[in-house]
Amino acid sequence: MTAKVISGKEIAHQIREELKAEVAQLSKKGIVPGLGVVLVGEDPASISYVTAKERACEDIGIFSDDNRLPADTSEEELLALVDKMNKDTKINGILVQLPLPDHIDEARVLLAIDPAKDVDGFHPMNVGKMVVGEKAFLPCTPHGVIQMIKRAGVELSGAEVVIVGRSNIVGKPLANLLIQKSDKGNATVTVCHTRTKDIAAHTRNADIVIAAVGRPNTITADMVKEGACVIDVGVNRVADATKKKGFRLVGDVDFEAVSEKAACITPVPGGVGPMTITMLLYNTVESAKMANGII
Ligand SMILES: Nc1nc2c(c(=O)[nH]1)N[C@@H](CN(C=O)c1ccc(C(=O)N[C@@H](CCC(=O)O)C(=O)O)cc1)CN2
Repeated sequence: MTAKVISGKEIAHQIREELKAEVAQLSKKGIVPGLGVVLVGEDPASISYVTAKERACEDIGIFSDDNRLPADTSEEELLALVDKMNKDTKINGILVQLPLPDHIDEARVLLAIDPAKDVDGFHPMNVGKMVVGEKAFLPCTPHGVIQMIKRAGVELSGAEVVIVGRSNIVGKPLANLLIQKSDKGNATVTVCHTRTKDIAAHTRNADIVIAAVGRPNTITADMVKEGACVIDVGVNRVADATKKKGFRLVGDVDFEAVSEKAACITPVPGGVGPMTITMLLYNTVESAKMANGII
């Protein structure tokens, strides 16, 4: 079997076109969705993600307020900026790019964001609402993964899903969404992590395997059932002297070998990454509609 490649780039493009049309309609009512963007420090990957998010905003007509702060910015300075954005009516969503430098308490900063502007879906209020199945901003990567699975026509209801990785921004929220009694869930979910005794024993039984570990080749062909759907959330930089930048991007899955066995698979780059950015745009547009009493 050679897997069908699920292109996050294409699905993201479709959703962005839908959002662009929606933003054009909003602008006729004088509404321009605004995203406040905060990047602390100069981590090259974070710079590239934030730049991509701002370009995507511009492309569909969302106004973005760019704040690039030095790595030695204090927690108090960052909290003051968040507070200013909370009060700014032009800003519907606040994005604080993670990770933050070690001297800043990430949890304290996320807690300071107005839950009504928490378009990353990381505020404990939104996390709690998501867990109990109430309407909330959904975290962008998990939401993007679910959109990809659904738009690729893969059945979630009743599926055995194995997530490898238990991070707060991917593994845990994804598991919660997938078990919800809703069209985004109804799956049977197992979460594997570093202390799981035999990860392969779980993944081999899975209809859908989701890898979110941050280590290349974590999922090999022998770990995947024939005909499974494999979603790769990892984005890893691997040294490659033949590339201009000196590295290439790979996921957590051995793409070539797993493609021979799976029914469908997501690539890296061009898979989950573009969906993460797209769902941030989606949440920002939703927030602008809510702020203006449209939904
Ligand atoms: N505040 C947040 N911080 C972080 C989040 C998040 O959702 N909110 N997620 C990750 C990183 N991330 C988003 O910020 C992210 C990761 C990857 C991509 C992406 O488009 N990847 C491309 C390749 C990009 C490249 O060339 O480097 C791809 O996979 O095709 C976008 C966003 C941590 N922090």
